[in-house]
Amino acid sequence: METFGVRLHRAVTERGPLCVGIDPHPGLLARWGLPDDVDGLDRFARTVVEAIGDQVAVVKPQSAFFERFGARGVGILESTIRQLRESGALVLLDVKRGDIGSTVAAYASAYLDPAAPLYVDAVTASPYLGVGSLAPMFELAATHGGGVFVLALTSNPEGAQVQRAHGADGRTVAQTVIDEISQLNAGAQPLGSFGLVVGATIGDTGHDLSRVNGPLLAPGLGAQGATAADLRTVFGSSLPSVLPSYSREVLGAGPDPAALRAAAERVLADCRGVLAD
Ligand SMILES: O=C(O)c1cc(=O)[nH]c(=O)n1[C@@H]1O[C@H](COP(=O)(O)O)[C@@H](O)[C@H]1O
Repeated sequence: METFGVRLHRAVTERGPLCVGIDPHPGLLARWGLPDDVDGLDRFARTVVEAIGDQVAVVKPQSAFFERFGARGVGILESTIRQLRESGALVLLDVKRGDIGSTVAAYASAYLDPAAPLYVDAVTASPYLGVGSLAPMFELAATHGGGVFVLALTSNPEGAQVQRAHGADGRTVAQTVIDEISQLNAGAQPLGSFGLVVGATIGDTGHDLSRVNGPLLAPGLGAQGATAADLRTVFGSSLPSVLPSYSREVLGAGPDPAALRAAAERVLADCRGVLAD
């Protein structure tokens, strides 16, 4: 069985380092001329998959925008995931789960068990009930070749209050998260399966990402104000592990599939220029 790290490394080599989010905001549905209902959601998601599913390495549906419509919305999330897998993109489901360990085990089986209806290649997870509470996710991911992207330094300004607080040993909370995930990835070749989320908006915070040996998902580009050039400041020598992530910046080009593809190509070119430095 191939690990997520191996599969991600291959996808990025073949398609380039880019993650595009599917975030069907009500405002985007309106701009695309779609109703703010389940049919609009379905058409939006299908259009994105058909436009870029065979082009980008990773696609990240944001679960919240599907859950908004209840069971039928989650049904569309299921079919979106299936279509994405058929198109060859890796699916990173953005659900930011985190809880006590016994409940995390249930979340793990919801997303990382190949028999589950919402089975995906990787999920986002919140470590702020303690990184150790996510162990059942790490274990199931390792068993089935899945991945987990753990929030470290998020792109929103409110995150700093918690994430950059200092613990008794002098490290920030975020640095302890980074160090624990680094341990999980130790020795993995060519890349570990456990990623971190580090916002492109945060500037130079002095955190040490040099031992992560896993993917660094960088949201906050485009709509939240960060530019590809900011990746250099945030990631420094860790740039080769960065997976830039855009949602509204690309989605705003729709609904024309050719325009969506062109937008994805444009942001990938912007990022390649920086990541190749
Ligand atoms: O885990 C994430 O993807 C994430 C982490 C973070 O720190 N900041 C962040 O914006 N995100 C998600 O990334 C997407 C950003 O969307 P845009 O701002 O439209 O590119 C949203 O789905 C957010 O929930």
